[in-house]
Amino acid sequence: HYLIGINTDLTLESANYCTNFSIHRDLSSIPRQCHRHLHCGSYNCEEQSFRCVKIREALCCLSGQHTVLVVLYEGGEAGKKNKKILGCVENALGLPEWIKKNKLENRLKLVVTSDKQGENSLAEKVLPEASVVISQPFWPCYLDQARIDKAKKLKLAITAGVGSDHVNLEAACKRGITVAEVSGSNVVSVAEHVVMQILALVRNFIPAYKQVVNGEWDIARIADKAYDLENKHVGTVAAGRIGLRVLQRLKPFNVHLHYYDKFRLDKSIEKDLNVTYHPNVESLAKVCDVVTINCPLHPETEHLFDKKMISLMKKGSYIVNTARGKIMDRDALVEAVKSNHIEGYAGDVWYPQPAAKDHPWRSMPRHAMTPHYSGTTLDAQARYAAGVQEILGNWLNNQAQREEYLIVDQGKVVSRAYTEGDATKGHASNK
Ligand SMILES: NC(=O)c1ccc[n+]([C@@H]2O[C@H](COP(=O)([O-])OP(=O)(O)OC[C@H]3O[C@@H](n4cnc5c(N)ncnc54)[C@H](O)[C@@H]3O)[C@@H](O)[C@H]2O)c1
Repeated sequence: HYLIGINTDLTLESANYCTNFSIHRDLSSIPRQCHRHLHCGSYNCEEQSFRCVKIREALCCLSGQHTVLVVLYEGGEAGKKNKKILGCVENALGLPEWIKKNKLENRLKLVVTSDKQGENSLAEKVLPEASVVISQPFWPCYLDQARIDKAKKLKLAITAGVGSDHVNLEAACKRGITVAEVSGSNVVSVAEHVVMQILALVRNFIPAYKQVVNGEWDIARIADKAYDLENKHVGTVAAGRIGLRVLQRLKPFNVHLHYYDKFRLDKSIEKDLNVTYHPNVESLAKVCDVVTINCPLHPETEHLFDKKMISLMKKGSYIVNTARGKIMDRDALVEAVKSNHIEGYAGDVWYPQPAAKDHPWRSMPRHAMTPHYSGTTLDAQARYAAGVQEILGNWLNNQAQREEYLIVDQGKVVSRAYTEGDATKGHASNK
């Protein structure tokens, strides 16, 4: 990029805002592309009247100002009132304040929006000029092949949270786009939600609560399906940051713990938790009263819980899935719940998101679903907003990212939790 000006003092002063610098004494020597840009946007060459602010704006464009597309959910009244809801459009992950504090106004142009659906959305319109896209699993901007093809300048996709399946990782590898997330930022938040939802299902909490609200008092109808968790067999598919925390939190409930993961836990951890390792998901599914799913969504796990896998589960068992909606076969689950093979289902993840108003999980029997919020408690938001700022700052200053934050780097999937591939297909449909 070149800074082009005539008044030397001002040009030199403005050089602070630029990476490369060259002085031209007449218009004809200015490269055509830059000439057009400056002429339309910033100064009147013939009068040599420079307006500093305007010029700075134009220079920013020429000197490598990056457009950062930030796709977040609407905060509404709550977002306006509560500045700690950092993950909403109104508070924009604290990025405007961070930019101001670090004097980055001339280097970063933020476009913050919740408008992400379809070709006419603001997100899609801004994509061609975006160097960075920041999105979040709660309101994901799906970066599929077509969008990545459009985003010619895209260098970095940041997940404000954990879980980068909304990016086509295969396409990101091919295009050399770095994919980073704030690993660990909300893992306690999710683990707590999992324990809450396991208890809600096993103890039949939701129908009991509904009775109170409806002015009813029918103990037998609730007790009919209420159990203690103690002595039940509870297994997690994956024992990464979240899965392990779930196991740790469940230990004091005196349950029989099980897990399957591609990578086995240390023997000392297994011993401490008294947890049984299974060599595959099938083996775990057959023996557990409760299965909780805590693996990422990638080609290996997409629709992992299909009709066949669900049929292997014990009759009357429960599933809690806070990992990703697409790990389940949507309709196979509904069928299994309706036929009473699965006693209850809970979680907070859907596909695509936001979930359609008529998504069948909303109305299926015996569920305890929530919208996707387990990983976006106020505590978690503070952590992932700080993480996003750190990743963006490192990228801007050409500094290395924390290793654990990187999912795709230099054309490769570098996180062992993912495989190269695409899990974004069908996001525009209702499945
Ligand atoms: N609901 C939410 O708000 C929320 C928040 C955070 C994370 N999540 C989801 O939870 C997932 C896990 O998060 P984490 O922090 O524990 O990640 P992590 O990287 O610490 O752990 C993931 C684990 O999954 C295992 N795994 C990967 N593929 C597997 C497979 N095919 N079979 C079995 N195990 C496999 C990995 O070996 C790893 O141990 C995220 O990827 C995300 O999808 C949801």
